[in-house]
Amino acid sequence: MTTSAIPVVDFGACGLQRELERVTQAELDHVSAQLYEAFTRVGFVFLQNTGITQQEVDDVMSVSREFFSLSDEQKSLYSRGRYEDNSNHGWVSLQTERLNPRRPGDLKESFNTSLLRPDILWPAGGALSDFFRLQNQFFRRCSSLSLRILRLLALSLNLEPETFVKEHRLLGQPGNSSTLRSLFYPPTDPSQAKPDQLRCGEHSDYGSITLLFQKSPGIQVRSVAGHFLSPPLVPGAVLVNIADMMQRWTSDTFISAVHRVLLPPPGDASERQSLAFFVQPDDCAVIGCCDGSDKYPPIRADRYLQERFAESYGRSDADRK
Ligand SMILES: O=C(O)CCC(=O)C(=O)O
Ligand SMILES: [Fe+2]
Repeated sequence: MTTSAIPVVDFGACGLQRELERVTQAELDHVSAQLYEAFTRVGFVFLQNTGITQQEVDDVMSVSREFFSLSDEQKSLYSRGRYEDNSNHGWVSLQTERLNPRRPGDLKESFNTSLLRPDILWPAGGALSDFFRLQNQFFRRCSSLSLRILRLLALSLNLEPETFVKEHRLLGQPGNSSTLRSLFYPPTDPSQAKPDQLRCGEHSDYGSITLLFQKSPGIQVRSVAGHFLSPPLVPGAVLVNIADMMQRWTSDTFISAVHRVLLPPPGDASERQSLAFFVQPDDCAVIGCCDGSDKYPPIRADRYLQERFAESYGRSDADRK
């Protein structure tokens, strides 16, 4: 089944509601073949019946929304860059990140959960009392689903099933920089925006794979032919995409597609929320090409990630316009 060229795959046989040991080889083969098809043609797929429920998504979105409604002064207590063991953890204010460095800062703010340590400062109290618990729980659910997907990706390429999973051993622990990011796009009047400014500039993701949960449609995905597709909302589905390190790892077999979020049309005063789970290989993993070719030189995952962050958090001429 296809939704404006983004395939929709029933993941039920391999979903978290079933124990992996119970999944038959035929089921694994069937699902992995569909992932292969999607990731070699588009780079994105909608997965249905993953075991992650709408209630889980709604709970994380609503506690995140409470956080975003705090004043900037209150939110700045949690700013990104406060922790030496993970520079990506924390709040990112409006227009700070530029996912397309040639555009002004994105009209979005976000909270990155990259550290799961209970001993650091977390939003707490009142409507935020469950913030840490919900982020932590959802991070772990996304991790479990991601590991299943990574195993299926290896199978789909006829590789040893642990090929990708074994470079994500530290997922959710120090030494792995995977991040659960809550995104908030406030109501925006396009006539007040800077020239060329978007809610989220054109980019491809940096790590291995990304899971995206949206409450309303909005993301646009660039096809291999070069035009942007506007996938509708597929209720209950998780939108999964290949990111840049996975494209390198598979010698360009899997596509890391460029995507973006446009400004709302004039007169549309709605806000947008989404949750992105960015899966990264362990910091010390060295990513070569899994087919044994030398199409790309091996890179250490943490170094690659730092280079990409430097591009999207630096200043550009576009910001001074
Ligand atoms: O909010 C969205 O739908 C897209 C966000 C995104 O692509 C990103 O943060 O990398
Ligand atoms: Fe993205």
